[in-house]
Amino acid sequence: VVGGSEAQPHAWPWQVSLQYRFLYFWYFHACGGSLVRRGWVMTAAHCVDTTKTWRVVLGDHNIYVSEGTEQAIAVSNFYVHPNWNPNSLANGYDIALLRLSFDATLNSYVQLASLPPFGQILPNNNPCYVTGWGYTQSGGQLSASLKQAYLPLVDYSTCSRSDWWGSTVKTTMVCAGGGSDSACQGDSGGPLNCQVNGRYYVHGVTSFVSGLGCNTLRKPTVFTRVSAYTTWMEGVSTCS
Ligand SMILES: CC(C)c1ccc(NC(=O)[C@@H]2CCCN2C(=O)[C@H](CCCC[NH3+])NC(=O)C(F)(F)F)cc1
Repeated sequence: VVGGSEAQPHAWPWQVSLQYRFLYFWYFHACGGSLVRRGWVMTAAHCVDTTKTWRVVLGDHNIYVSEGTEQAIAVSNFYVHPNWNPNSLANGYDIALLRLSFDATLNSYVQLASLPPFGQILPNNNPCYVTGWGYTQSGGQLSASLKQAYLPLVDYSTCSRSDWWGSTVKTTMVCAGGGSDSACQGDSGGPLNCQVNGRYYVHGVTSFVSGLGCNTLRKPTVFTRVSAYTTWMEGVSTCS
């Protein structure tokens, strides 16, 4: 997250750190994710394009310090959207479900995300926050502590303007920000938390930013629109 501020610890208790194993017993934070069922995590398909040994860490705040609130759970299977094509980020479908090897324990540090109703489209400027441990500057490095940035929603008609994202953005995506704050590498797969009637819903899965820099003007962060995929997710988590 570029800009924004450190999140209050556990203010976003569905946020997960998706990590892969390297050198035996060391794990590295690669992406974010959201706990959607006690045994299921929603993330971006591009996060799991490469076959690795994955685990999710729930209830975390500082990813480099053991605070006693974490639950680390192995990923036992993953279900990438069938239409996802790693070579066509602009086509969308950048969404995947990770099956956990055992159910998370829900408590004040670990809670389920609320998902929007199928097909819901939020209005321009709807208040939203992106959260994650991603780079704090373009070309920078991961944040030790979870960060949040206020990114007002940008409607499709604005986001698809030629001087914004043009035809790169699809209606199955949602844009937010476009100013000095943005997601950045390492925030992929994490939630766009949007306020609707006083409650936060995970309305987006962090997908991409401009290759010219994370917080490029008129290139808002682009998210997979969760409300386009809730039916697919229902099908996977009941049939797998
Ligand atoms: C669709 C096409 C025009 C296009 C649009 C934007 C990009 N952006 C990028 O490639 C920038 C640079 C580093 C990673 N990145 C990204 O946007 C990556 C997704 C890359 C997926 C492919 N490996 N996502 C993120 O960094 C983010 F913001 F989600 F945390 C690349 C291609």
